[in-house]
Amino acid sequence: MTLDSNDNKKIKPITPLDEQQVTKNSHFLQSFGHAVEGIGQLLVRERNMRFHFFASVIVIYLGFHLRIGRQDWLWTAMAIFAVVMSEFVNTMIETMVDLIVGYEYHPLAKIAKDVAAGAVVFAVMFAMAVGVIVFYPYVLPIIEQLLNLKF
Ligand SMILES: Nc1ncnc2c1ncn2[C@@H]1O[C@H](COP(=O)(O)OP(=O)(O)OP(=O)(O)O)[C@@H](O)[C@H]1O
Repeated sequence: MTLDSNDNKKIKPITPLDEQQVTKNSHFLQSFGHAVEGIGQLLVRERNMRFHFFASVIVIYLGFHLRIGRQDWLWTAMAIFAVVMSEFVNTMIETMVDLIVGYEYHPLAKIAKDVAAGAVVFAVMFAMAVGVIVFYPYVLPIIEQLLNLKF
């Protein structure tokens, strides 16, 4: 079965059609280039990933602005990593399922996609919990100052 972007509109390859390589990469730079292309696919195809990207930029900016500690940076980095990795896995599963079943409904395709999406929700919940635990001690004094109240 050949993959034609006109046949399956869910899958939008960004590689030009005249560069349809199916052989092994011959050197490191070629492998790296395709890996970067994969990251590009994630950002181009997944609206949620773009949202996570901008949320991560804001969190990193806040981290620098509030001068959070070394341990806090580690937890923040782990939270961002968990969300981004879950989006990679989600996109891989979605793409493989679309490649195999296309627009056919299949209960196993639904389970695969829903479980993959569940992994993203799980990672986002972890990131939100980390965000509250890490930023709470830095943000609370600012809120207290703004409200001029002591809790
Ligand atoms: N071939 C299929 N068979 C059965 N159910 C499917 C199939 N394709 C998609 N679904 C159902 O439709 C939902 C949306 O599928 P779609 O491929 O559009 O994911 P998506 O909107 O890109 O998901 P996400 O928001 O996680 O990126 C899936 O979560 C699944 O429940």
